[in-house]
Amino acid sequence: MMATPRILELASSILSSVTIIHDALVAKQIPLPSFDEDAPERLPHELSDAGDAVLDATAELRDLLLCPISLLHKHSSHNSAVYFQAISRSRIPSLIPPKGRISFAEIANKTTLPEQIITRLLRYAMTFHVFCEPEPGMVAHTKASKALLDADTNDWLRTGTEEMFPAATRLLDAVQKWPNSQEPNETAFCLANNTSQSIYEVLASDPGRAKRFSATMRVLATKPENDPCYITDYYDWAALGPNAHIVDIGGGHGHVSKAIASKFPNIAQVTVQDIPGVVDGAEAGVPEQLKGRIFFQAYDMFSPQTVQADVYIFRWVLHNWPDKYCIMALKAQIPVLKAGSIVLIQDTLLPEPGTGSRWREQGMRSTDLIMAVSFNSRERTVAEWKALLTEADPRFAVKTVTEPKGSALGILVVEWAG
Ligand SMILES: C[S@@+](CC[C@H](N)C(=O)[O-])C[C@H]1O[C@@H](n2cnc3c(N)ncnc32)[C@H](O)[C@@H]1O
Repeated sequence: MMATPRILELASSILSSVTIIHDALVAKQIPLPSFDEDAPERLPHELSDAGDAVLDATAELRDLLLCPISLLHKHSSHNSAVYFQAISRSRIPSLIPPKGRISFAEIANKTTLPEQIITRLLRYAMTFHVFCEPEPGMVAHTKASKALLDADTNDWLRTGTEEMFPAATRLLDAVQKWPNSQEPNETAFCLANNTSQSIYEVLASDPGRAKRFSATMRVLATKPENDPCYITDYYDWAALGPNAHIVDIGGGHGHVSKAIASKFPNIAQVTVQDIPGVVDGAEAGVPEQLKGRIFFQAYDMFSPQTVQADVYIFRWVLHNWPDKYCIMALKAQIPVLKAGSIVLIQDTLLPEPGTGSRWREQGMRSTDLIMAVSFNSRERTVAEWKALLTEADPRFAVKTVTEPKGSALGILVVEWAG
């Protein structure tokens, strides 16, 4: 029997998955996907498999139908960064009232950019469903442009276009100048900024850029796939027993620690450790009901740990660091570890190529390159995490690896076998 041609296989997969999505949304009386500015932003969690199947199959079908030059052009265009830069730098979304419309000429007036270039940039954006032109010469929101009304989301886009885009253009120069460097001050970002300081130092010395970067982190942290529910629900905190003590290294303002402490009364104490500028004054943000259980401490994770605890969390911290520094941070914990102490790493687990949803893998590989450009760091596969831990010390024994469905981050539970 002749195999079904790939394009028909893809079309059939699209139809069956779209039917699943349609029927479930209709049954739950949830509006069907649309670009309308008030349309729901995402599919319900339980439809994520069907959503992934459609996104992967439609992308493959589109790429199959493009000629090679068109395919290369589509995926290599720098123009997207330019129009997003214009949109976010001039805060164009905030000029358009929700449910309203405004002319290209008025936008030009308010941004002081020429009308002809505004019109060309926005009409290009509209081909990606960012803004729409409901009548000739008038601009209105779609759900994507409306998301940029949120100041943090606009700052996230600005960080991408003003910081990451120029830095990315220097990646090849950086790896040629400093082959295989493991130093955060020998990066493409450093070349783009003509500095020998790391991204951390550069941002710390410029309040405007630092504020934008913090907003970016807030946008990423509040995405559902980064919700703290995955760390509360996929590790057995209750099994630690009464009077448990956990340390959250690089825990920022403690949003993850707060989620764990709220849910598990057996956790008597959480120490959130981070660099001084982050933890200073953070205790003021501890809710009344958690006071006396959550404490903040200035701690540089490359220096010896001094706090005795049952679990040491590194959540979304180590992927910012090259192997050499991750090994230093892990070794720094050893002085306080006892047999059975747990180091819990919640971080990206890069899939082996082609083993999962392609659009999700593409997102992770894109972040992996951002890590290279900004920090000389990387996203890691499970095998790479294991190798890193063994290199730090063979007594770091990986007990379990969990990849909760819907979570962007996996969980490695590492037991100290010392
Ligand atoms: C991507 S954020 C993750 C924050 C938090 N763990 C979370 O899951 O949202 C990385 C954190 O590592 C902290 N950090 C960076 N260098 C550090 C160091 N040398 N010692 C301790 N924390 C550090 C940063 O200040 C920041 O809060």
